[in-house]
Amino acid sequence: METKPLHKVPRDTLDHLLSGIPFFKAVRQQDLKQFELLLQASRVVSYLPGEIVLQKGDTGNWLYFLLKGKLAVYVDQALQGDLVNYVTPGEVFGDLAQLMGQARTATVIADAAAKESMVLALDFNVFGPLNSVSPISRQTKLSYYRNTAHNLRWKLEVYRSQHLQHELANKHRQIKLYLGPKDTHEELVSLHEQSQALALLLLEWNKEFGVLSADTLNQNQHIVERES
Ligand SMILES: Nc1ncnc2c1ncn2[C@@H]1O[C@@H]2COP(=O)(O)O[C@H]2[C@H]1O
Repeated sequence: METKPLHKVPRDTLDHLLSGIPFFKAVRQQDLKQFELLLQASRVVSYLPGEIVLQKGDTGNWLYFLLKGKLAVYVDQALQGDLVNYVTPGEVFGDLAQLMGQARTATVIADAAAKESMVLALDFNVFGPLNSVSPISRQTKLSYYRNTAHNLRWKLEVYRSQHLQHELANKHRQIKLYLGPKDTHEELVSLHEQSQALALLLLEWNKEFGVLSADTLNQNQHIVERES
């Protein structure tokens, strides 16, 4: 693992990498000062294959964006079969602990498929309470939570499409979208609540996958025992 302060990364390279991250792209278009403020609270970290980026159960206030490479998400590192997802460039991760006010919900490991994985880590403390508008503006927070709610819905849609008959499959569709006045505190509160409800559902899926993979491992173990 190698940590670099942002001023050590050539600005062109950084701008190019950040243009692939929807949240940073939106803030940059909206308000250059806010974009710079976010960068001041950020650093770049590189990982070699197999290195642990986040450990389930740890606490931390960093929010991450994958700049390049590939990461694997495991619900319990003790069980090697419990991969629940991959993180690909442009995606945010490490968002659930902050959203739910709890410890890291999963272990995230740099995948062997990438030579090097590079992340931007943003200190989420800079956001302050949801209702504060300085130093981070409401508009920036709206961009963040719009993006978060959208990403979570998307992940849940993918799980739905893979497990149409599962009892969790349609639950996220029951979480209502916000239809009131745009760009308001009301919208921000709604997006935050939607994100929390969606995150809870994702964690329910994770539990299911943990059980499923434990069952698969147990079954495999029985087969191995029977055959030996
Ligand atoms: N099912 C999942 N799919 C993709 N990412 C996940 C999944 N479960 C957990 N994560 C990510 O793994 C991260 C571990 O730290 P956090 O709980 O802060 O935030 C978590 C999410 O960003």
